[in-house]
Amino acid sequence: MSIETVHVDLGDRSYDVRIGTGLLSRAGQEIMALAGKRRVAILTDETVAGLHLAALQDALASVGIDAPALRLPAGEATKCWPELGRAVEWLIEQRIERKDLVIALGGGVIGDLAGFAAAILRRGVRFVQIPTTLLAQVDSSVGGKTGINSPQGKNLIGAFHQPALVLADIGVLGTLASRDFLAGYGEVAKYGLLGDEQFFEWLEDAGPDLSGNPAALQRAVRHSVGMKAGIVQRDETEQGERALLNLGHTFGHALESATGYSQRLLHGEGVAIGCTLAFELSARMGLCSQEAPSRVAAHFAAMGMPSRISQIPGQLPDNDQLVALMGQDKKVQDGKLRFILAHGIGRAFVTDDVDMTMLRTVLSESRN
Ligand SMILES: NC(=O)c1ccc[n+]([C@@H]2O[C@H](COP(=O)([O-])OP(=O)(O)OC[C@H]3O[C@@H](n4cnc5c(N)ncnc54)[C@H](O)[C@@H]3O)[C@@H](O)[C@H]2O)c1
Ligand SMILES: O=C(O)C(=O)C[C@@H](O)[C@H](O)[C@H](O)COP(=O)(O)O
Ligand SMILES: [Zn+2]
Repeated sequence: MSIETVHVDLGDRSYDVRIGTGLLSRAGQEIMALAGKRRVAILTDETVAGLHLAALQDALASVGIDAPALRLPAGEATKCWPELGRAVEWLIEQRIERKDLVIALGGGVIGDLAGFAAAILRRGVRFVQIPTTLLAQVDSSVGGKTGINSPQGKNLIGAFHQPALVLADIGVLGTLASRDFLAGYGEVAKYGLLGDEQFFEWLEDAGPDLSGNPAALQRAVRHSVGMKAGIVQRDETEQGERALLNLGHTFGHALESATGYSQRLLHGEGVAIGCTLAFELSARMGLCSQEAPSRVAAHFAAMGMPSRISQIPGQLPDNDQLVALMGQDKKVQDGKLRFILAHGIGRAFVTDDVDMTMLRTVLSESRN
């Protein structure tokens, strides 16, 4: 498969998302074309470092760039103040200047943290995303949402800071654990559910074999990035349409907070459960047919993914506490929850007109 490019057109914050196999070993040329021979520092996690850091450093060395790396612990708990502080102070020690480059080599955790570090370092330095998970390739590396979690809620501390370039090497997904691949698939399915029924239909067919089919995988990444780029171009800072990308997240983020940002529930798993709940709520409110949530749940089951709260291991807070956690969602306006609901598959919309009794019923049903 050839390398494809999706251009994200945001005026002076525009950038290319390059998608294909072999991009990691081409990173030197890609970065020289972007910035010339600049100082470069890499933020990554310990797992990704063991698998892919040497290839990136070799590629940079081949064009004469020596790039030191800081390895952070792998996992969601890394999106926190102490690790952010460590990363920023290390970048200062490396004397990274505004026109230099910070590279995020890793999944969404590293991308979000490194992007935020780049946003606040010297009030903003350039950064390049080299996403190594399916989730990061289809979603987190594009669009400029960066940040860390707080105990009160997901991504509550952050900034919009667009990358200068995204290099999505499909080949690196081959080393992903199956659970991490599937978590990323939660965000892939989200695109179909929020705005493209045909894409969802294609996923119903192609999804179960996606990890073993590089051509289909590249198509899924390319299509997802194309949809996200379109939405971000029209609404960079989430004043309206961009909230559609939050389908499933009001539920998912509350469940991630409730499980302590741990391995009990990965972000993409929370999105899959949350998308199913959003369709269940839509059906219960008479906004779509009952066939829609059944189809969503059936697809996640066919993928071997969770779609119900009861599939999360361990104890969870009660419904009131979950609804209270939802109250920290960034979409809340004047203290009122806003949800992404749907008139059908591919037909999502934003609303604050939600029946709270039905919301609790849907939560209770999903627990059983
Ligand atoms: N900024 C955004 O727009 C946006 C969008 C979606 C999700 N997110 C955020 O992304 C995060 C989740 O990202 P994630 O699912 O990539 O998690 P992650 O970064 O924790 O990566 C998942 C696991 O895969 C490992 N890994 C990464 N690449 C690998 C590879 N190629 N081979 C083997 N192992 C590899 C990591 O070490 C980690 O253990 C959440 O914090 C979520 O909030 C942000
Ligand atoms: O890019 C966006 O916009 C998204 O909402 C993408 C989501 O998949 C992602 O998880 C995002 O970080 C959630 O945004 P938040 O504003 O609710 O933190
Ligand atoms: Zn997400």
